[in-house]
Amino acid sequence: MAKPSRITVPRFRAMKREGQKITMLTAYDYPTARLVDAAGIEAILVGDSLSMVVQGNENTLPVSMDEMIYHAEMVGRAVDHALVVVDMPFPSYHLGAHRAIENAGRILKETRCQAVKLEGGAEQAGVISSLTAAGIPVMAHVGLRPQSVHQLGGYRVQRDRRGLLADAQSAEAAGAFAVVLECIPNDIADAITKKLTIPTIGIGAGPKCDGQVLVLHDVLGLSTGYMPRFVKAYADMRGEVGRAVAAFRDEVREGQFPLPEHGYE
Ligand SMILES: Nc1nc(=O)c2c([nH]1)NC[C@@H]1CN(c3ccc(C(=O)N[C@@H](CCC(=O)O)C(=O)O)cc3)CN21
Ligand SMILES: CC(C)C(=O)C(=O)O
Ligand SMILES: [Mg+2]
Repeated sequence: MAKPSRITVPRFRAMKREGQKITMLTAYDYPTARLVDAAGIEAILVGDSLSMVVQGNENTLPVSMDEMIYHAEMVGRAVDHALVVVDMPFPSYHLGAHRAIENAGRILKETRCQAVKLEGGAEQAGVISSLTAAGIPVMAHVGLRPQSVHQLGGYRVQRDRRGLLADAQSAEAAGAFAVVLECIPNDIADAITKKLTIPTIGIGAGPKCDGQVLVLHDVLGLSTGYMPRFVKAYADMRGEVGRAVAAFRDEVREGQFPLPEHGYE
């Protein structure tokens, strides 16, 4: 059944007009999506970052359409209030509008999620308008586009002001309902945010964006390895998990767990 109390795409767009900041976090499974939704975050992204964060791949290229659907199903079951957006994986929208509609259509049919996100602006305008014409809400993603890591030569700040503005404006003109701005200088993100009527959701794009998105595992302090400058960890979950697991280990070894209250007569 549809979840009638969820934030809608028109409501999402209205938040910009009303000057309300939009918050978005990733979730890849049922328990984390429950937690994020209950905390009142407006939008949840089933990001293809799960390729790195959950699957342990070195970039976002390996994750498949079926794997994205599998995670989106879990998140779709969990969420009552947030708008749920699913990343289209590489190369599920690069083989023409027909294939893009087929794949985005699967996401909406099979997962209880409401919108898709794809990387690109001007060069994906045709696909964005085809999906929009099919009734599929599209969030665009410009700036650092991790699916193009080999072309960009790494995860680098993107500074082509004219190109970035053109990408964002093309996405809006093609019908995107929002756009992620990743890893671009604050002043460029500010200029784009002022020019567009659709919300900009920043990640490493400064405080002037209409909203902010981060990877949940980064926010929780669960991620391993190098953290980009734009990340802020609001908890130390790696430390917490380490302490809990070590406490279990020690108590079992020392005969302090289980106690009588944990067993049956
Ligand atoms: N856990 C996680 N968090 C993310 O934000 C994230 C992923 N994974 N996977 C997919 C992409 C990859 N992302 C990244 C990864 C690295 C940098 C990075 O190292 N940036 C440099 C910029 C250096 C420069 O050009 O000046 C930095 O030092 O912040 C940025 C974005 C963002 N996304
Ligand atoms: C970081 C966000 C914007 C993303 O695309 C992802 O999590 O895959
Ligand atoms: Mg992504």
